[in-house]
Amino acid sequence: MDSALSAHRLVKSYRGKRALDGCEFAVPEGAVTALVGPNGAGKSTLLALAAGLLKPSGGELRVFGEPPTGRTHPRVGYLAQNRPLYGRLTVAETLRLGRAFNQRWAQRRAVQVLDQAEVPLDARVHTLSEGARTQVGIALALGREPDLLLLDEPLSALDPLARDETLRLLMGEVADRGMTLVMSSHLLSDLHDVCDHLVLLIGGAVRLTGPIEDLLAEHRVLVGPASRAASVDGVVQASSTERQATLLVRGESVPEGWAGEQPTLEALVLGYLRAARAR
Ligand SMILES: Nc1ncnc2c1ncn2[C@@H]1O[C@H](COP(=O)(O)OP(=O)(O)OP(=O)(O)O)[C@@H](O)[C@H]1O
Repeated sequence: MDSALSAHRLVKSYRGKRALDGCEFAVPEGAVTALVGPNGAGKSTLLALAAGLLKPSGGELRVFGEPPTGRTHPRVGYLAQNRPLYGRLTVAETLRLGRAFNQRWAQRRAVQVLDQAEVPLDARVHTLSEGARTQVGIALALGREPDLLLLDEPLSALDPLARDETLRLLMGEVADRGMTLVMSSHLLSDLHDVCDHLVLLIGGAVRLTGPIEDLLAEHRVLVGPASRAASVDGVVQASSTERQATLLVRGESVPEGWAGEQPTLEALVLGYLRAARAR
């Protein structure tokens, strides 16, 4: 399958300090990718590079096989974390701007998003809640009918119902149009149900990536005697009480005397995050 987004030895530095340091990954077309990692890991930087708003300092990033040109690719939609919108415009005027600036524009789709979220078209943007501003940003991004949609923490300001509805709407775009979706988020439990791909960034490097099903199948959470924890191979992260150890291991085998099961996405990511913090 072709990649919608791929990176090879990708580096981005700000004033000599590396925010991304040799990233390698590929997101297949039509995938729904969770971009996760701790604060400052480089998620926003990666999305801004993919959107063409920043230039790599080294290595390569490709969007549908081509390096970004410094402008947002016509097939790409992007919603930045700070939701840049003109506060004094109404929502309807904001959509008009969207239509004016984009050759491809699906007004009905954009309005549908806002109707569903009950965002009034005549409201001025600065009067909206953060959640409603996010919905306006998503409507603007989907109005472009992007083949690749990059969303930087789209769920963070939304209440649980709005989160659920937004995810359903995005999944609809993926199912109906084959759109590729890459979204950064800290909300691992929300991502589990909708994402099929993972890019885990830690300290500017990709620590784990691939289809989520494969990654889960390649790991085990083992529970067993703390006294024998040192003899287990492939340990990613360990925690233990005096008698019992809980290990996240890379590998499918379960040693004798241990109970083992596949991790959840949350347990997998938390294990890698804890391991990185302990280093
Ligand atoms: N414009 C900038 N100038 C200088 N340093 C920057 C700039 N933008 C980001 N950084 C630094 O680059 C690193 C990565 O930041 P980035 O915002 O990409 O991380 P993030 O994973 O999106 O974090 P968060 O989860 O907190 O949003 C951080 O150390 C940050 O301080």
